[in-house]
Amino acid sequence: MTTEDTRTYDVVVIGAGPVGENVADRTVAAGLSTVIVESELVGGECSYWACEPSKALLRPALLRAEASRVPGLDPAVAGPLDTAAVLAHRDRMSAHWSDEDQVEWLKSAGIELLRGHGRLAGPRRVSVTTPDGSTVLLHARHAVAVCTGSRAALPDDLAGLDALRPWTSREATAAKEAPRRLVVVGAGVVATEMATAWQSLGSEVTLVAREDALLSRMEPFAGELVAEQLQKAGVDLRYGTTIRHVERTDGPDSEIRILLSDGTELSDGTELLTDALLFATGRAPRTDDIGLDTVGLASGEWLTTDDTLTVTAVRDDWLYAVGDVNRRALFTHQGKYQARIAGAVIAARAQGTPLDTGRWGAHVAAADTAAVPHVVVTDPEVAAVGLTTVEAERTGRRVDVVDYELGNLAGAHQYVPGYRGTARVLIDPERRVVVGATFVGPGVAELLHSATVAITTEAPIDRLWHAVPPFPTISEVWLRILETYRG
Ligand SMILES: Cc1cc2nc3c(=O)[nH]c(=O)nc-3n(C[C@H](O)[C@H](O)[C@H](O)COP(=O)(O)OP(=O)(O)OC[C@H]3O[C@@H](n4cnc5c(N)ncnc54)[C@H](O)[C@@H]3O)c2cc1C
Ligand SMILES: NC(=O)c1ccc[n+]([C@@H]2O[C@H](COP(=O)([O-])OP(=O)(O)OC[C@H]3O[C@@H](n4cnc5c(N)ncnc54)[C@H](O)[C@@H]3O)[C@@H](O)[C@H]2O)c1
Repeated sequence: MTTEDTRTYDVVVIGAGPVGENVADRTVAAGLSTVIVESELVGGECSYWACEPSKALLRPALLRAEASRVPGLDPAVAGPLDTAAVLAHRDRMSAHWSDEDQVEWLKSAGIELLRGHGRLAGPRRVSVTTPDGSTVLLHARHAVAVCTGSRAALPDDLAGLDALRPWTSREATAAKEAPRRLVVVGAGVVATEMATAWQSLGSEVTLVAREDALLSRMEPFAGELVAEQLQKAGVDLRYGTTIRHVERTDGPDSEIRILLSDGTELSDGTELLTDALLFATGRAPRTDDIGLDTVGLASGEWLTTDDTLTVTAVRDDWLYAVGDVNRRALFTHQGKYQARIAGAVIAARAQGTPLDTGRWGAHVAAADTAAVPHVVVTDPEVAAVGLTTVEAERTGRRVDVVDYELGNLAGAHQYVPGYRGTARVLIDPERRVVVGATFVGPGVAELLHSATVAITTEAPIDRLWHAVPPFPTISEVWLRILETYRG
């Protein structure tokens, strides 16, 4: 039975991933009635098929790799991981794919939840198809925030992929057992993290990269160190290669047959056989069926916003796009930061107060362009924020580059003997402030926030000289970098 029901709120949020939840939390805190629409699980990709399960799979892998280098501890971790126990831990960390707790949190925060698929239906209107097939029409007095996230993007030039049912990041994070053989396509974050996880869980992993390096958007030494460790762990790395053809063989022992191409016309290609095939080939926006045409936008596109997270192509400042869907920085923490800013913008406009859009103002997501921290959870970890040398060259920015080998630090020796890792800090020579930092090495993830604080506060190098890192920790890298720079 179809019924039509119209409800009015101050704010309508489409998508209850980490970002939508935070937009709603901020607008409710500002006294605006808010409804959030969710078609799958409250908590979004991050809680069930991305950050949480992937890090639960990776923690034992990294800890074992580190422990195997610590004298006295190494014999205790000599054997393989208990795969079943790791997968059970992953299940718990993904809340067994139940959103009960997050629904409770929404209630406690005063956010109304409407389950169903939301679509824009003209300015300030959202039509929701609920699970029982009925339609609810939502009217927003002040704002609609699109927080529908992203999904895995598969290559569009490979025939027969649908029938093959390849893994995407969803299957790679939620699989119930380790395949005997796994081929991973891609050389970015998902590819390197999932190759690390599944190799340590017992799969024989082959990684197929069309580039000549891993993690090629980061400083080159990041991909080099990660590649070295992946190879030591037994991963077969194939560079400069793409898939030319893929098919599932017949019979009870059906497997996936892949023909690789090394890019040269004359090559016959190389054949690979595998049990599972993961495409870790980037993301696409979830905007193909959200009614964008009803507000004059093209379906299936990323939504472009200004720094206030307002969609630029729509008039009257009522439509916002926050999180993955705006392509500004596809990370949970950065999307949640945008959500806090968008919430403040929506509240200010609703109250008729002026926006503070100056540099680092309260109503601009300034960090999206100056300081996006990110950590790749591989062995070794890669942690980066701000500019890289590649970006500085591309954008013509003059920077001083200071490198330091982390293995020279007493703190690194204490961490694991034979520690290998590199730090690179980029300094603006005129303003004498840090504008970028990359750390690669075991345990560097927790070091990253110091660099983020240095960049966003624009702390002068001469003041950082007075920020004394404790001995013997890896954070003494800051002292060494400053000593090197000051000569
Ligand atoms: C394998 C993997 C690992 C990752 N690990 C990390 C990590 O360690 N750290 C990190 O910071 N980031 C990580 N990310 C990125 C992170 O998952 C995303 O940046 C984050 O989930 C984006 O949040 P979001 O709320 O914008 O979108 P999503 O999390 O995608 O949430 C969007 C929500 O909207 C809902 N929705 C979509 N369309 C509609 C509709 N029409 N109507 C109603 N509801 C709808 C969806 O069901 C979903 O619940 C990882 C990503 C992947 C793929
Ligand atoms: N630890 C974290 O914070 C974390 C972890 C995983 C994912 N993420 C987020 O998810 C995003 C997506 O990750 P990703 O690894 O899927 O994307 P990515 O953009 O990092 O890497 C995509 C890779 O796929 C390759 N590729 C693309 N199309 C291809 C094709 N047709 N054939 C062969 N190779 C192809 C690219 O060359 C690249 O190597 C990341 O950018 C990041 O924002 C974050």
